[in-house]
Amino acid sequence: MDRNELYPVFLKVSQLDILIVGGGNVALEKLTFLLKSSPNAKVSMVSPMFRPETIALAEKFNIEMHIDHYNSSYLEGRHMVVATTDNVPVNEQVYHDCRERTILVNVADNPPFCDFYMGGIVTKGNVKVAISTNGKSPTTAKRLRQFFEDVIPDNIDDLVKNLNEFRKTIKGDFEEKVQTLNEFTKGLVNEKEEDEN
Ligand SMILES: C[C@@]1(CC(=O)O)c2cc3[nH]c(cc4nc(cc5[nH]c(cc(n2)[C@H]1CCC(=O)O)[C@@](C)(CC(=O)O)[C@@H]5CCC(=O)O)C(CC(=O)O)=C4CCC(=O)O)c(CCC(=O)O)c3CC(=O)O
Ligand SMILES: NC(=O)C1=CN([C@@H]2O[C@H](COP(=O)(O)OP(=O)(O)OC[C@H]3O[C@@H](n4cnc5c(N)ncnc54)[C@H](O)[C@@H]3O)[C@@H](O)[C@H]2O)C=CC1
Repeated sequence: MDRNELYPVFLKVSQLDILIVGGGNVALEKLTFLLKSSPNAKVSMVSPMFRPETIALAEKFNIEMHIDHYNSSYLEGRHMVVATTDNVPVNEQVYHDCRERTILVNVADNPPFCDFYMGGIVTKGNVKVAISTNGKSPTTAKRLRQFFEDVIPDNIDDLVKNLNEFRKTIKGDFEEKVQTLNEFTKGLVNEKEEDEN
């Protein structure tokens, strides 16, 4: 069986500078999910043409729109770039320019030209679950996202908040705290999984 070897991280995108190249349907899709998960994401876009739906969303979230063809000067100060144009050589140029500058890059419809993939995302209060199919089936990622949105209870955040409060009241060194928290929560998982804490 293949194995997904991607390493997920949870980025503070309000503190990072993200550029989206292109302003069409794919740009809109990527921007929609980015802002749905992270409404304060710091994003700029560059494109000679923006679709009306893209403009509407970008304006709502104060996203900077540069009406221009891409050139590498737009990469200055960026941490991450997503290329979504309908011009393959432009997308590939973005990829190479980013690699040269060690900026993380995603060419949305071209997995070999991605340092990272966007995932399916479920958010319930402080809890967030990210889903990847290793780039093999975005539709499956979407369906799994919908499934988990349904089955993860809305009050999962109460558990997180209560345990956070409880954690503050526990005395002792780090190891004792870990032990107390694990003891307190072991009923949440099956007996046979207990060894893994
Ligand atoms: C590799 C990756 C790179 C990246 O974009 O980061 C990628 C690539 C491609 N997407 C394509 C198409 C579609 N993408 C979606 C939807 C989503 N795609 C997302 C992520 C990713 N898409 C990354 C892998 C994630 C993973 O590891 O699983 C999601 C999860 C997150 C997001 O977009 O933010 C979001 C769901 C969000 C949600 O609903 O929760 C749908 C479904 C739909 O719209 O109904 C379709 C149409 C149906 C289909 O083709 O499956 C194509 C084919 C293009 C072509 O046909 O030419 C490629 C290129 C290829 O596969 O070669
Ligand atoms: N729409 C979709 O759901 C899917 C699209 N694709 C592919 O993804 C690509 C993009 O598709 P769409 O977003 O639908 O196209 P689109 O036509 O809606 O958007 C393309 C965008 O790229 C911009 N662009 C073109 N040259 C540029 C440059 N030099 N610098 C900056 N921006 C530039 C255009 O101004 C436009 O905003 C296409 O190659 C398409 O075949 C693949 C799968 C699904």
